[in-house]
Amino acid sequence: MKIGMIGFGNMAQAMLEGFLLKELVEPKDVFVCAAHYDLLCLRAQQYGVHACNDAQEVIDQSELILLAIKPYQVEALVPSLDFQEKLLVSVVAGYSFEKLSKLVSHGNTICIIPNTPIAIGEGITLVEEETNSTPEELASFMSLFSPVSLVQFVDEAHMKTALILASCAPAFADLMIEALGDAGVEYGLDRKMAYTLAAKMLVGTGGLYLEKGLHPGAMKDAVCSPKGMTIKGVTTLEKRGFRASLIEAVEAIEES
Ligand SMILES: NC(=O)C1=CN([C@@H]2O[C@H](COP(=O)(O)OP(=O)(O)OC[C@H]3O[C@@H](n4cnc5c(N)ncnc54)[C@H](OP(=O)(O)O)[C@@H]3O)[C@@H](O)[C@H]2O)C=CC1
Ligand SMILES: O=C(O)[C@@H]1CCC=N1
Repeated sequence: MKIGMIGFGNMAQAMLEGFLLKELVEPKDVFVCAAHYDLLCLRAQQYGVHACNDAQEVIDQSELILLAIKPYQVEALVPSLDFQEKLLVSVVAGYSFEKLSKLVSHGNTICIIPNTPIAIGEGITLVEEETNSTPEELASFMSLFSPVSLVQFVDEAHMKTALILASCAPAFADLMIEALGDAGVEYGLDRKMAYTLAAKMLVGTGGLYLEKGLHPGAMKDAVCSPKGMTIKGVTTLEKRGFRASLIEAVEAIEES
């Protein structure tokens, strides 16, 4: 399948890396564009994909088009494009199907929110339930995204909350890796080793939940021995409002 990417920044490159890793597309079948052509050519060369002059050229060359520009760029660009009855898959946060499809000429639309771990085939892709795509188009979409991510259909009313947990919270997890890493370095661990330990701990803890389905509180209790080491850290985090901070972070985005 020939795929196009309008916008070739962080999210587009993360998706492309996942597709290439799982051999879902070949570089020669990928067409990309961005605002700054010279920089785009350098990035495109790194992946072996085609750099196009503009978004319309991307559509001309592709069968399925991914829209990966910033939300504030949508209104100026999308209404000027002819999608030629091809499928548009938007990753733009804040643009529901109802809002985006009004701007799309001659093409069906699926609104999704992926997250950056899609680059290693471990992503989450939230898909808004409302779409005008045909069953064939939906099947093409699934063939691309299900090998690289957990595909979760969500109604429009819950898209924002789901995207905070799936797509914003990787940044929260990164803060945790960085902070644990700093603490490890403070006590003499090599920095790279400290980051690796923290990152693998997060992966394994998440995997344990997904595999066993235990309550997170029960998993925490299983680590805390009576009068042991871990409970000292847990009670310190409780006094500092660790859980409340995470809840407030979600609320801050939800209410923005
Ligand atoms: N980052 C993430 O984790 C996630 C992001 N998203 C969504 O993905 C979208 C992109 O975000 P992200 O990749 O982080 O942002 P970036 O800033 O990294 O990428 C935006 C891209 O859009 C390009 N661009 C700007 N104007 C145009 C134009 N007129 N025509 C073609 N390309 C253009 C930019 O070009 P140039 O580089 O030359 O400036 C850049 O390549 C956003 O809408 C965001 O909501 C969704 C889920 C997660
Ligand atoms: O921060 C953002 O706006 C984008 C959307 C989800 C993750 N990154």
